[in-house]
Amino acid sequence: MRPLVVASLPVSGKDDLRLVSEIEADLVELRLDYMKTLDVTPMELANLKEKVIVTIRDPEEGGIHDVDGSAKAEFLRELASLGVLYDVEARFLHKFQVPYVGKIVSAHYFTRLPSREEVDNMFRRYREALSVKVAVSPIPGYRELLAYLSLKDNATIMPMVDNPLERVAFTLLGSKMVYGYVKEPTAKGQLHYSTLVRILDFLFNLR
Ligand SMILES: O=C1C[C@@](O)(C(=O)O)C[C@@H](O)[C@@H]1O
Repeated sequence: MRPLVVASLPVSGKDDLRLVSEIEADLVELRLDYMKTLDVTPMELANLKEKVIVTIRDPEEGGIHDVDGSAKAEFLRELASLGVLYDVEARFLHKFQVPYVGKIVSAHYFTRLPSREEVDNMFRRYREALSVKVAVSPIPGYRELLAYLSLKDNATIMPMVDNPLERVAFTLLGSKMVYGYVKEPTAKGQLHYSTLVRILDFLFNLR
C-alpha cells in the first residue's frame, strides 16, 4: 500500500491556513504549536477536515510553544466532535481523556529508545488509532527498532536524522505515512512534500 504523504505546515497565524488548498499532498499537518497563542477555533479547522491533521505538539516531544494541557485536551475533544483528524501524543493520553480511535497516536524519542515491550504495549493499547507513529533520534539501535516496528500493520515510523534517504528507506519498509515540509522542515531530514510525492508516485506506479 502506498504510504500517505503528509505535508507538515507550521501555522504561525490564521493566514497560513490559506495554504492548505494549494498543497498537493494526501494530508496537510497543521502544526498549531508554532502559534504563540492558540487563536484558531476547532470550528474554523472543521472547514478543512477532509485534508488536515491537527497537531499541537508538546514541547518535550519537539513542539515549539507550550499549550496548557487542559486547554489542549478540550480543543482536541472539540475537534473529535467535529470529525477533524488530529495527532495526539501517547504520553498526553496517559494524563488526559481524549478520543484516539481513528486518530494518530504519536511518540517521539530524542534521548532514549523505548523497549520492544513498551512499543508493543503502545500498539496494543492504541490498536484502534488511524496509525501509531514512532519517531526516533539516531540513538544506537534505532534502525533495529524501526525495522521491528515496520512489521506492525498500523505503524508510521521515521528516523529523525539528517539523511533524508533514511526516511525514504524506512517509509518503503512499511510506514503508513511519511512527512515532508512545506516552507521549513518541522523535523530533521524531511524532504519537501512534493519530492516525496514524486518518489512514491514513481515507485508505486511502476508496471
Ligand atoms: O510527529 C511528527 C513527525 C515529525 O516529527 C517528523 O519527524 O517528520 C514531524 C512532525 O511535524 C510530526 O508531527
